[in-house]
Amino acid sequence: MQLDVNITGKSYESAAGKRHDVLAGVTFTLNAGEVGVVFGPSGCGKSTLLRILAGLDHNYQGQVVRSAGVRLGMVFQDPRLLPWRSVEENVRLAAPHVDDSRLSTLFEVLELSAHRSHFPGELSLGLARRVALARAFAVEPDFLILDEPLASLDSALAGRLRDQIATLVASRKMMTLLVTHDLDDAVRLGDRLFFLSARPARILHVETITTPRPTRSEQEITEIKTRLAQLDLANM
Ligand SMILES: Nc1ncnc2c1ncn2[C@@H]1O[C@H](COP(=O)(O)OP(=O)(O)OP(=O)(O)O)[C@@H](O)[C@H]1O
Repeated sequence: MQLDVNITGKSYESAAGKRHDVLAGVTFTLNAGEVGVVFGPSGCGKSTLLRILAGLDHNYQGQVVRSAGVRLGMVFQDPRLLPWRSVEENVRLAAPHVDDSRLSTLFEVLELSAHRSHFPGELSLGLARRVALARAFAVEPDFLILDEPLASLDSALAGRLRDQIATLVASRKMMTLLVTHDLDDAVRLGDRLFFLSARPARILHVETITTPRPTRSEQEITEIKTRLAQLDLANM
């Protein structure tokens, strides 16, 4: 299973007919078992890129090739749960074939067991994000897309959720692509980090981390972050 991305251009047209270039050159491959992280300034086109990779937007120049029959799991910044369905029903509707023990394990890892019968309106943003994650994992995806899953959570909550995501990602051999604004999250969760320029986005730098995620030491994480900060990518 592999994803081959070679996007040479993507633009939107305003109501007045003016062209707005968003992506300029984004080329990379991602293999099963790898976590790719997309890192770039606000508004540079990260969500646009994810929508193209998810197959939700076909209006771009270039090519995106992925193996046939790939099952996609997607978590958006806004959890997008059905408000009139319980937590458990939200997950089961997306994954009707999920078995009970898998569902219980997912709820346990994500600390949702006590919330199975709650409705989305009763949940905090952090809990709702975890339900969206449970829903994405319940479909047993081959390709998981996470659009800033830790945004707007306080740091203790974000840290816990990051660890839960790491546990779930390690439990299945799939391709994962994550967008984040946080270098620490990127270095802890990712295997390959794609640094994008300001809009129209092109890849400025790819950082490959060879040490397996669970065995990365705090020292190595600090060293990588220091080296990346010295590249001065914001001014490239
Ligand atoms: N449907 C659309 N029509 C027109 N312009 C759009 C559309 N969607 C996004 N844009 C514009 O494209 C640019 C990139 O948007 P996008 O949401 O992909 O960036 P982003 O990097 O994900 O932003 P952020 O970091 O703030 O989440 C922005 O200037 C945005 O206003």
